[in-house]
Amino acid sequence: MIRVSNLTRRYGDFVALDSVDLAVKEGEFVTLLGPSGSGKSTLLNLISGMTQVSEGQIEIDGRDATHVPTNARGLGMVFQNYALMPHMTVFDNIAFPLQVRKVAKSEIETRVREVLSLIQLEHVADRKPKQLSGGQQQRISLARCIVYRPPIILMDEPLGALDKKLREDMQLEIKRLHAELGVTIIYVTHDQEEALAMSDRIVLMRNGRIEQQGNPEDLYFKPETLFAADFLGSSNLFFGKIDAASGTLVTGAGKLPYENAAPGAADTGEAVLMVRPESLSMEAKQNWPGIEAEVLDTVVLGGFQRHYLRADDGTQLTVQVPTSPNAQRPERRSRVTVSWDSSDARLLPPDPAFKSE
Ligand SMILES: Nc1ncnc2c1ncn2[C@@H]1O[C@H](COP(=O)(O)OP(=O)(O)OP(=O)(O)O)[C@@H](O)[C@H]1O
Repeated sequence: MIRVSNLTRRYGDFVALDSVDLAVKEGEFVTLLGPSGSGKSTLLNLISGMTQVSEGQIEIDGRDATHVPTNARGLGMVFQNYALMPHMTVFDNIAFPLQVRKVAKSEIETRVREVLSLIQLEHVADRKPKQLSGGQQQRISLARCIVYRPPIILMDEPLGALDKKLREDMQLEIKRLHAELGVTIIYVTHDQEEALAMSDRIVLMRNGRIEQQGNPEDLYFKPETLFAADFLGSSNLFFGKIDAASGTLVTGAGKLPYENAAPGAADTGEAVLMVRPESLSMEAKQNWPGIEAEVLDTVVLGGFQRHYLRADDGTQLTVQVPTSPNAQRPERRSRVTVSWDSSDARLLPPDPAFKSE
């Protein structure tokens, strides 16, 4: 549905987007995820035509759209500021894009009622935007976009202004609309939980390039770089040297077995072993002795307890375990042994941006 090739955008000497290739299939929900300044909005704005390409090509629905004006690209767009027209009712706001397209009056009536029911806001049709909550306004701006049935919708941090609970409700709402309408969505966020919750595919960006892409499970469980492991979720990192003969990483915390390695990770002398907090346990495992550590602190996060530990070599560790109403907390400063199934750990190549302490 959309294919960008070698897409580059420069501002003077600064490269905001650097030779990016990306293909999005019809009906797919693709999220551009990454830290501030990584080029997410630049890529989205190039696809929309609001920013001009420095180099490369954009194809939409099989046609070269590189130099086609925004309004002729057949895209719907939803942004963080809802940009509803304050003096018009909700109904008229949603009807507006259809009036512009000269749709017949009776059909406008039907289609506006249809999308109002889809977003479950029929009862506010006659209100003005300022008589709505932030979440309702965001839904209306979504309705105003889907009412003319664009086959592709671009969304740039559309839920950024909403509080956590409302944002989670709206994530489900957008996911439901995506499934019901079969529309192709490209979505920008810097919120990893949002990306994991919503996407068919996550495109992780770093410094104007794609660091890694894949479905949420792949990105979370099979990161290929330290940057990806660090950006999605929390991780415990052990820095060391590979001992290929024994299949272990020699670290300050001991010789740690690895089974599962990112491409290229086991090729060089240095590597990093990554284990998610929920894969660590404070129960003894067979086969290897585990790591001795001291409990620094424990926090309760609803259904989970998080233990912050320090291994004897100084490595900081985080263990996350499910909790229950009568769960015991370990004593602060008590000594514990931490271990994990070696198949849950992942060997990653070193990266100068991430150093051991
Ligand atoms: N008009 C511009 N002139 C100069 N530099 C720009 C311009 N627009 C964007 N940039 C730079 O390009 C880089 C990428 O910006 P972009 O907005 O794509 O990042 P982003 O990943 O969307 O970040 P955020 O999450 O903060 O919106 C940034 O370093 C930004 O400062």
